[in-house]
Amino acid sequence: MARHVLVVGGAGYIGSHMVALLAERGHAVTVLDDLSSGHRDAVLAGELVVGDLGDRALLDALLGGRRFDAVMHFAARIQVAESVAQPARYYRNNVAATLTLLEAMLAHGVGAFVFSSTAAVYGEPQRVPIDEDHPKAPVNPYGRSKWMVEQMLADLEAAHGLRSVSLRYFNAAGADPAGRLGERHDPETHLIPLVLQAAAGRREAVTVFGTDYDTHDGTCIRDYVHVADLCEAHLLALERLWAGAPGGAFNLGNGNGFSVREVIETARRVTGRAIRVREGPRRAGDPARLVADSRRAREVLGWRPRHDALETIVAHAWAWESARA
Ligand SMILES: NC(=O)c1ccc[n+]([C@@H]2O[C@H](COP(=O)([O-])OP(=O)(O)OC[C@H]3O[C@@H](n4cnc5c(N)ncnc54)[C@H](O)[C@@H]3O)[C@@H](O)[C@H]2O)c1
Ligand SMILES: O=c1ccn([C@@H]2O[C@H](COP(=O)(O)OP(=O)(O)O[C@H]3O[C@H](CO)[C@H](O)[C@H](O)[C@H]3O)[C@@H](O)[C@H]2O)c(=O)[nH]1
Repeated sequence: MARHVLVVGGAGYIGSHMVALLAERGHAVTVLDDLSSGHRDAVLAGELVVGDLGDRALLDALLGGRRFDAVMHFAARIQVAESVAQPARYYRNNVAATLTLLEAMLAHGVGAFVFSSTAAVYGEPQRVPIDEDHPKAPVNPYGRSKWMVEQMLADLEAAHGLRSVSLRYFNAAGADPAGRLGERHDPETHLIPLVLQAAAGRREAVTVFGTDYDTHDGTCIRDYVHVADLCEAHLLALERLWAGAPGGAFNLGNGNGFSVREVIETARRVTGRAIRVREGPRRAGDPARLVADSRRAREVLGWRPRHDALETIVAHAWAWESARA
């Protein structure tokens, strides 16, 4: 059945892929985005309302003016280092503004919420792969802001019946398999786009942050998950909420860890280009190894990632990156 979904942060990297998928599946979409890091031309479907999700009057006008069946919330500040330098910005945008959105949803009777959470809620892992019951001990304001929202959501569900799913992404990567959308952060901090920009000649080299980790090749290991697979998980989460089933938190990752050097090697193979590498010091706050145990998402949501090969993730990101040159 076609529904109407409000996608907050729908002009950003992951949100824009979600908007396209919702429209493809026949849902009506409205996007709320202040374009602080998103792009107007990334919104391929629905209406774009430009504004701040912390603006209660705007939310009242939006939610009072039409009926929404769910809200998907992608909007956030997302850089760990910036969150350490400017924590108030993270608590204001990621926590306080999100609370304003949730209060507006309660006031207007919108009862289903899908939240973009992160592996950063776990902090330095005590065991790998990481399951959802792993202790939550975020080590920076970015991770703390996301964990605070998850805790607020549990309280709002218990008190008011606002039902939600929190999806804890590991490393979102890749691009729309049809080539319409991709990752366009400015500044870019994520490994795969940086490596591909070096391959495209738009960057002189890529720096490996730390070569002395306790891993097989000394570099950090991450679980890269395709943005299209993340979006499919969001749809499954929505369907679960609409079916009246309980919400909860789910890890989203492939369960395969790749080192920074392996990512660079894969990019060399996929692009056929030389990629210059510099070896640099560790980046503060990077755990050696983050790999997801996503069995809960598979078993409860029925999630089946389709693009789990690193080659495919890098190839789709390269198709996007090289078309921008
Ligand atoms: N990219 C990753 O690897 C990753 C990993 C884990 C979790 N996440 C989470 O996924 C979500 C999306 O990440 P992304 O990489 O697409 O980020 P992004 O920066 O590309 O997108 C965020 C969007 O939100 C908008 N926005 C920010 N603050 C806003 C506000 N106050 N009001 C309205 N719009 C606002 C921005 O303009 C942007 O379009 C974030 O919540 C992020 O924390 C991302
Ligand atoms: O120029 C670079 C950029 C990154 N890296 C390394 O590559 C790996 C991946 O780094 P990213 O910055 O691409 O991603 P993170 O693992 O740091 O961060 C991701 O996971 C976090 C949760 O831990 C947050 O959710 C964040 O938003 C999300 O992008 C890390 O080991 C990092 O040290 C480099 O060596 N050189």
